[in-house]
Amino acid sequence: MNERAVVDVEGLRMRYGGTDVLNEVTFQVGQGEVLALLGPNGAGKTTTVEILEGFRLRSAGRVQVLGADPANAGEEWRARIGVVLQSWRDHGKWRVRELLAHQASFYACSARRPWDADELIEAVGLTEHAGKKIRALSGGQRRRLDVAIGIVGRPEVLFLDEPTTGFDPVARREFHELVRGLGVTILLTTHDLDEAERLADRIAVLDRGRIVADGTPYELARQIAGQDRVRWKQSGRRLSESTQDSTAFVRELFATHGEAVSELEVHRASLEQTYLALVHEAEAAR
Ligand SMILES: Nc1ncnc2c1ncn2[C@@H]1O[C@H](COP(=O)(O)OP(=O)(O)OP(=O)(O)O)[C@@H](O)[C@H]1O
Repeated sequence: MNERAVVDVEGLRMRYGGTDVLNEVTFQVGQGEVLALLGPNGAGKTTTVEILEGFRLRSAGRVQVLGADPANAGEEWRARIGVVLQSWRDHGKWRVRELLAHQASFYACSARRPWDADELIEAVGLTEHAGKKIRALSGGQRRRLDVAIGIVGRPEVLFLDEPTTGFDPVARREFHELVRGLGVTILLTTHDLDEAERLADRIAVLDRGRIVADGTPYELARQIAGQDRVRWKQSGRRLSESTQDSTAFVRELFATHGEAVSELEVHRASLEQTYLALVHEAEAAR
């Protein structure tokens, strides 16, 4: 196991009945890192996150979060992790400020001072709804409240399971800014590849219970051969070339042709292209 990783997963298995839904899953999340876990529906993302949160018991493998096994970690550990659950529907009669102040009171004895309810309400953009009952909030407003509840205790590690589902584009952008400003270790699941690219330092792709890729968006793009396309103009002609290493290609191009080169463009595979190719490769390998 990696001593310095905040989340450390090795050989994780989850079996329901006779079916393995997680198979030898191994990955780490370092201090302050944001890891996005991507994968098709049913790949095992939520199962993985719930095991890390201590909400599900795994079948086999080793799991450590902040140095403890979530399967038997205590209240002190729980106070150091933040979980964004799918909507607090049971609390429909509570008002936004009331619920957040109540949640903050659980952390009163913790070493990390919880967020002040009003400051947090402002940070998640709910100031004008602070006095509203939760059942009167729209889907996107309720999701912001979910996020506020997840971070109220200033967690050291935050689990976000599809956090921006139902957000309008402005709310999504504000949420991304909020999350980037938190500076904590984050494990995020999402189907929004633009969100993954904006927020994540690293991306792990889960396909039918197995990790099929793990790296920065750039590293993942590199795994898909010949994806960079370089276009340029030279002595009045438009030229284009596919290359595995566009940096080396461009260096060579300028060394050879110097000022004859103009209008240079380098197109790298988008995360969406890379993701689709990785999932396609994984399916074909079965
Ligand atoms: N309690 C359960 N009992 C049996 N099978 C389950 C249970 N929970 C999940 N599964 C199965 O485990 C697999 C992984 O589910 P999981 O919810 O982790 O996927 P996911 O990657 O989060 O999917 P999505 O993107 O659709 O949210 C699925 O095939 C699902 O049907």
